[in-house]
Amino acid sequence: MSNGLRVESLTFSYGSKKALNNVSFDIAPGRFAALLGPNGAGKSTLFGLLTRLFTSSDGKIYVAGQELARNPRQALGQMGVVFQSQTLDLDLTIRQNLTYFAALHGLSGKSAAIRIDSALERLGIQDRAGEKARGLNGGHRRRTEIARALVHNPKVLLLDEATVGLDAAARQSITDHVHQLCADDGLTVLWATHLTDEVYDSDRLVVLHQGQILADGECADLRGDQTLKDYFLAKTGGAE
Ligand SMILES: Nc1ncnc2c1ncn2[C@@H]1O[C@H](COP(=O)(O)OP(=O)(O)OP(=O)(O)O)[C@@H](O)[C@H]1O
Repeated sequence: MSNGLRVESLTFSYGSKKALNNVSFDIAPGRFAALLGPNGAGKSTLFGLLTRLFTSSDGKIYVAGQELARNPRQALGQMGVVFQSQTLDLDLTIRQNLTYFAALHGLSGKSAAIRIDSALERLGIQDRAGEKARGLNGGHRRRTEIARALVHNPKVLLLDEATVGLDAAARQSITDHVHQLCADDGLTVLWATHLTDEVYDSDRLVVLHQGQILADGECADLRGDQTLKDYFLAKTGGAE
């Protein structure tokens, strides 16, 4: 059993609308996988199932070797999540936001402080720890959310359109940073996006369209001589 992130034959419908149709992939530990899909592809639905916001009896999910439906606590304990919408308390400092989250994971005192310092350092924001989130720009708020998602030392990190609303420089910086976390710390990453410039040639690329996986492999191999944008547009029939 893979210790990364494995999805087996996952199907989910909203009433009669099938949002995911027999989706399977297996991301090896320490790999950065980009889940690339146009609007409506099913990315948020997949994230909802991965985080147990809702469930499906049709298919299986394994997080770091733990089956989500059977062992939800263990599986979710190995997972860090950065949601599309901002979820910081703006009236708390960066450190307070992380301390609160650490407590939710049963971490407090010195061990929490050590984990928090390490997460802040990994995201390069340790010198801002005492500042209120409200005063931070969008890029630093996102870094704070990523640091928070790492406080409990998860093996798998999920990010749903993590760069939404950021300017080009912050977008590039966050994308680079998460790739680096993967390379340095052996974190398994699932990065959902509809933006092809956030996917590197060495990434695992999973293309999702209308609830189905259209392609799965190393980005460089899949795109061949085409730009990724042209490849993606051709695969999805022009939907971006
Ligand atoms: N609550 C719902 N009820 C009915 N259909 C839904 C619901 N939520 C999503 N859908 C449909 O399911 C499909 C997948 O939607 P989903 O939000 O997962 O896609 P997405 O790739 O995350 O797109 P976006 O980036 O626009 O959020 C779409 O056709 C969408 O219209």
